[in-house]
Amino acid sequence: MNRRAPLGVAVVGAGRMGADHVRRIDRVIDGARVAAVVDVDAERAGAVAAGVDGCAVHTDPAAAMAAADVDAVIVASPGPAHEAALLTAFEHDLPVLCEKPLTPDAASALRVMEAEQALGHRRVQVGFMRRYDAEYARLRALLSSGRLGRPLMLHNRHRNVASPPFFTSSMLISDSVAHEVDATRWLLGHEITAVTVLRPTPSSGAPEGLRDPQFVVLETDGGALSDVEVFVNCGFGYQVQAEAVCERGTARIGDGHALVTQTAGHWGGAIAQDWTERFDQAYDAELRAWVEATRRGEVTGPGTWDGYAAAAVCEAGVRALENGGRAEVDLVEKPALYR
Ligand SMILES: NC(=O)c1ccc[n+]([C@@H]2O[C@H](COP(=O)([O-])OP(=O)(O)OC[C@H]3O[C@@H](n4cnc5c(N)ncnc54)[C@H](O)[C@@H]3O)[C@@H](O)[C@H]2O)c1
Ligand SMILES: O[C@H]1[C@H](O)[C@@H](O)[C@H](O)[C@@H](O)[C@H]1O
Repeated sequence: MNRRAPLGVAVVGAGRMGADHVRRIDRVIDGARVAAVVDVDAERAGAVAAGVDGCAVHTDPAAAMAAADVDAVIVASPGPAHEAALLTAFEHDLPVLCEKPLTPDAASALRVMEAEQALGHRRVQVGFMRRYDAEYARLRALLSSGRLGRPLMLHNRHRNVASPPFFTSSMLISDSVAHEVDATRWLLGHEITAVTVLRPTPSSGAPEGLRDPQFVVLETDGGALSDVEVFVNCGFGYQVQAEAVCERGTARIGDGHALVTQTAGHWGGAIAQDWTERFDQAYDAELRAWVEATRRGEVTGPGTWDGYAAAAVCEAGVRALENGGRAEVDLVEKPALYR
């Protein structure tokens, strides 16, 4: 890679997230260009690449990654396709920003982690973008400062307007609560040791057979508890909130009080409708940090260990969901590459 030239990025998966990342690299972020768009659906890849100067279109990730002008990869295909894309990127020793989840289960995440260790250096940043959100960053700084004393509990709410048609009951955990799993680990600096899932009677607004909402309790090795209400068919908005309860006070983010209006008998503000709106600033910051680190030859941000730990916690969560109770998390020892 020529460190003076813009980073040539291949974007694998041209759906909602992939198309948004293409736009961001093309129009928002300095220091990178979209060298290729890849999608199994050639028409979709072509439509997303249209208007991006000098951008190749592929249906096979391996062909894109073999191209001379590709220096790095963004993986934005569905979770089950991530392992193959990551292993191909490793064959070319390419840095990767991989959307969450790293992979959908612990065994495949472990295989990815072993393959990265075989390379001998870190290559992967996982797309846990909440770490780049200004409100989450402020909460973490406050907790780390010790001003409020030791965190005892985190209360999280994760609401989506509606789930996509392919969403299953276990995806409320592996696809949605995966964010709170990472946020809990990052905010508290603890590993999660056990997961309990409680299942209220499903909302009549949820698709037939979907266990929505769910209430998840995460136990940590530091003794703090983190609970998550996940409700992916709430119908009214995209809400991500967190409140930390500490020994000497509490701190809360996600109330969306940026603009409050009062008019003709009404008081209130607008509620974001999806993640592209709520986390727009976070995605910009995430991509900018990844491009800058990659150009310096470094990997920063959440990595393969974090992706693996989240996958292992979510796998325990899915076991707890199926059995209607509590499951312990089984983590391998942290390899030296990630310490
Ligand atoms: N960080 C976030 O907040 C956030 C938000 C939404 C989605 N995501 C993640 O981003 C990823 C993509 O989600 P999405 O909502 O954009 O999905 P999507 O269904 O809109 O798009 C996925 C695209 O990948 C393509 N695809 C499928 N298999 C492929 C393969 N093997 N190689 C290349 N392309 C392939 C599909 O044709 C489709 O165009 C998922 O991992 C998801 O969890 C993250
Ligand atoms: O893939 C999406 C994405 O990760 C969103 O940030 C989350 O709110 C949704 O629940 C999930 O399905």
